[in-house]
Amino acid sequence: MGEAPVFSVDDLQNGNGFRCAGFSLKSNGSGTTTVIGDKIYVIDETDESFGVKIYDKSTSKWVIPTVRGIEPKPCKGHSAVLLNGDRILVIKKGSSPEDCIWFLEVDTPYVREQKKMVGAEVFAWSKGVIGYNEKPVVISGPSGVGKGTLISKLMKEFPSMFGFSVSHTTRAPRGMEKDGVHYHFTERSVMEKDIKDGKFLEFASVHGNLYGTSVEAVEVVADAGKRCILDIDVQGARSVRASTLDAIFIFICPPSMEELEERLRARGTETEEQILKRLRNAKAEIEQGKSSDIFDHILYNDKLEECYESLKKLLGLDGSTVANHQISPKGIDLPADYSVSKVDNKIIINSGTAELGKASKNLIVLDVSSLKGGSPGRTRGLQVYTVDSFSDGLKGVNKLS
Ligand SMILES: Nc1ncnc2c1ncn2[C@@H]1O[C@H](COP(=O)(O)OP(=O)(O)OP(=O)(O)O)[C@@H](O)[C@H]1O
Ligand SMILES: Nc1nc2c(ncn2[C@@H]2O[C@H](COP(=O)(O)O)[C@@H](O)[C@H]2O)c(=O)[nH]1
Repeated sequence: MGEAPVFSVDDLQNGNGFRCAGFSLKSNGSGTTTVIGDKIYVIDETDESFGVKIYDKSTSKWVIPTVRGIEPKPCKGHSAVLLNGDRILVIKKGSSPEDCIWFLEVDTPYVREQKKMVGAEVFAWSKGVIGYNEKPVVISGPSGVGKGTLISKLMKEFPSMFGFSVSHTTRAPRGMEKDGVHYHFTERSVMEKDIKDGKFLEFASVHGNLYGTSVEAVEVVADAGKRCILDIDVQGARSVRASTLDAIFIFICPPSMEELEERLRARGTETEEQILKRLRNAKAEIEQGKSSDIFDHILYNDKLEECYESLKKLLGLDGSTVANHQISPKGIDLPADYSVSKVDNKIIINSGTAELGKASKNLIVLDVSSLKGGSPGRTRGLQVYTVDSFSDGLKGVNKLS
């Protein structure tokens, strides 16, 4: 296992006895190769996109894998470092500080599960995020309990802190609901195809309609530098719990079934038949919400203001604790040109003036020892710091690129 250039990417594009469907031939000549067992992962960039293909040494064949996740935007070259044999760290050159670290997952649990489903090679892109500050919040509870009301209050009081994950649904819009704001209102056939194509983090049939959270819905919130809030049913919460999305799970409970019914009727958005269906489903949801190990917290929404205060307290927004999402830096300011080395779980980015054993003020250290999450969604837990010299702990680094 290791990173070894076995042939130049230009050679590959010049033919070398093969042509790969779907792989652009307009490389900008800055590809990398990473060897994992019998497979060579070639990551190449064109002016339009990143491309990945695999050369399988055991069969002497090229494979174009199925892509999951949103791929990084093209840049001016990259470095690739293999981590734990299951993912490749990609450091993009000439990119903005918040967009320069990506992971190409090649053998993570998510990718293995996708390979089984697709029956072919799969890889997944996941963007790297510094620290743990953006843990998403999953809010669940029966229809009419007040999830939307609580979320609206939170977003109104902290508009720059939270972003709402806009779900897809096949149900019809209500009077004031806007497409793309409250939901992405979608045809069932389109949504089913997107689910098949792996675009959804979770989906469920709820009260007779299809609902789902796309990977993109969660990622656009993270891209805006905000903490993501998901309003989803208990089935969806269970799926997210089983996924790599590291979130806080909160179940909102009504004070009684009578009160829930009253709220649903007073809202006046459903027909009688739909209200009865939602109330029937509520019983099972409350049972599961209270008894399952999906949820970290249960809040009773009796008096709205009291429940809202409890929610803020859980999220560290009542002044008793420092809200951790206010602390961490946004990204990494990379030098224009650099080389990359690896020592244990540390990636050292050197602007080129430092030599091993000699003092330098130009080293950025990327600590990947505590990574969490991954595709679908972001890879969190990157730690970044700078050092003034190659300390003893950093001696003996292997230069990679
Ligand atoms: N604590 C409360 N006391 C009284 N009424 C409330 C309370 N919380 C919310 N409501 C009202 O109950 C109704 C349902 O609330 P809301 O739409 O927020 O529920 P929801 O859980 O988001 O429902 P759904 O899952 O169907 O979207 C609304 O009319 C809202 O104003
Ligand atoms: N599993 C998911 N459930 C979702 C999603 N978006 C909303 N919901 C849940 O559906 C019901 C009904 O919502 P309504 O807007 O029709 O009243 C409610 O419990 C929501 O939490 C989703 O993406 N996935």
